[in-house]
Amino acid sequence: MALLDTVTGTLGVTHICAAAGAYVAWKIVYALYISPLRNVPGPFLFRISWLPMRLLEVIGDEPKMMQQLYEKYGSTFVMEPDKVAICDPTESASILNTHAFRKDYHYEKVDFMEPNIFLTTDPELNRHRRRQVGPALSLRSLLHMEETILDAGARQLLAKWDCALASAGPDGQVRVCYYDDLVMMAFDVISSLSFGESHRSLTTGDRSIINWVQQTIRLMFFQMAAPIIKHRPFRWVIGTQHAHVDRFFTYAMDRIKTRKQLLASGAEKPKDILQSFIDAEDPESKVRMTPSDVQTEVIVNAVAGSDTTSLSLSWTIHLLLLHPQCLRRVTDEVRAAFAAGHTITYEEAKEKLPYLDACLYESMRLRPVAGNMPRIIQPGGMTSQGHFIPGGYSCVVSIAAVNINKDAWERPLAFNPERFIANPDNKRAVLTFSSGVRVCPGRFLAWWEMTTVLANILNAYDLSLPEDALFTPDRLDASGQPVTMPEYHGVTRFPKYPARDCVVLISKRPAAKGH
Ligand code: HEM
Repeated sequence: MALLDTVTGTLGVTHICAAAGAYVAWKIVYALYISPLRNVPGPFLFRISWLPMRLLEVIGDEPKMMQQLYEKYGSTFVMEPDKVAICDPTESASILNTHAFRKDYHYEKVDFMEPNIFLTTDPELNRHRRRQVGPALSLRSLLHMEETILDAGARQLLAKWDCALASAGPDGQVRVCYYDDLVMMAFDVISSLSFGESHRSLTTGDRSIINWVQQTIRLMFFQMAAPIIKHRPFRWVIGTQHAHVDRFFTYAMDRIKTRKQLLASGAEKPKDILQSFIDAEDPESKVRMTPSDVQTEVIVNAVAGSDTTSLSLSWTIHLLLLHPQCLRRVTDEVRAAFAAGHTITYEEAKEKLPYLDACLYESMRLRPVAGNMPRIIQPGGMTSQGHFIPGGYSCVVSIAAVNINKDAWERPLAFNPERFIANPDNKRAVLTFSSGVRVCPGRFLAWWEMTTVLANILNAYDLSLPEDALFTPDRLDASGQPVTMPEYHGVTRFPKYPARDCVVLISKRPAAKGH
């Protein structure tokens, strides 16, 4: 306060206001007449300050706002004084297809992890790491892990819901919060594979490691958004997160040591991601990962591969409940193909359930759980929708906006899985897992898990909305589509009130309809 008094006393409030006014005036003049982005459409306030965008991020409204801005300003618009949003599918692909558009430097602000596949902005390290970890996450490799995926995933979930149904009343129905159960289940799958021991948080209710994962995500994004908190005197703000993260890293390293001891005792090599990462070798350089590389990458897996998968499934169930004709059709498809009590595997589902696949694609198109993908414009710049954007400026590819681009999709806001049956090529236009050189390497595992879980749920249970549900098929928005539950976009896009809006009534599949 004393310093402030001295400064205001010496300069006078008038001088300070005049300086602030001149600064704002300069920002406005620059944005409107000098900036290379002056002719790119976009909201006035976004041109002169990065604050409105940060505010939207804090409010958690980013994906919806990106869609609205796309609808108002078109496929390219200014979102910060030196940043544009790209929503055109072809331009997005040309950005994502090359390492020349590097990942934004914010990712490098994270200091508690070694450089890794996700955070690195260095194309060479990313290529090298993808060559090492890619094979472990391929479809061929997952085939050997199917039992683990089914045990921790679909089978565990069904066992829990069957147990709940054992205490059902005369109507044979119980209420479950599918969001909660899917969060724990997806965490159990990725952890069982990545840490090499059976995780059953869904059954035991033990959330300790989930908590570590969530604190790691939080710390990562705090450090990216506000790097100043890494330094004194702000470090206390993230003290608790650090304690959790330290325990998580110690746990991961312990799991690697335990695995080495197990193999030294002559045991057969387990078939999981942990072992594949320990054995992984870059085919070009023949370099293998060190124990601390493996420790970091299995942690990245848990961070990138749990909430993303469970949220995508939660959105799919929500959208199916709001479109009962689609729910009926997909349930009929599953039950026509499989007998009650059969555990549906991934290969079986891929062969016999095209409509279920289409429902997953459609929900991931409309509710992509990852948001903007930030990149730096390549040296030499690029032309977007006729506007030149200089090299070194920032851009984001907005997954939410590309997925509803009017040039690519007919009736883009409608939930219509049929579009993928009529034209399977449409699947390639869904950007939810990104595309190009940094496309999600975990997408096969995510598909494996989502497909088997959804197929087995629909085979075992009838699903319906409870009477007190706020969001129902007949509550429509201005475009004639059912209003979806409120959401919040933090790192991923999750339901704002899951305990209220992600509740479903389940009952056993009627015996008469079984085989
Ligand atoms: C439905 C589930 C998932 C969705 C929607 C999703 C989406 C994405 C997206 C959009 C990216 C690109 C981010 C960017 O470039 O800025 C990405 C990257 C990544 N994902 Fe996924 N993901 C999912 C599941 C998984 C799973 C299960 C794993 C792990 C097994 C995983 C591991 C990764 C990794 C390591 C990267 C970084 C790749 C790189 O930068 O080269 N993801 N994911």
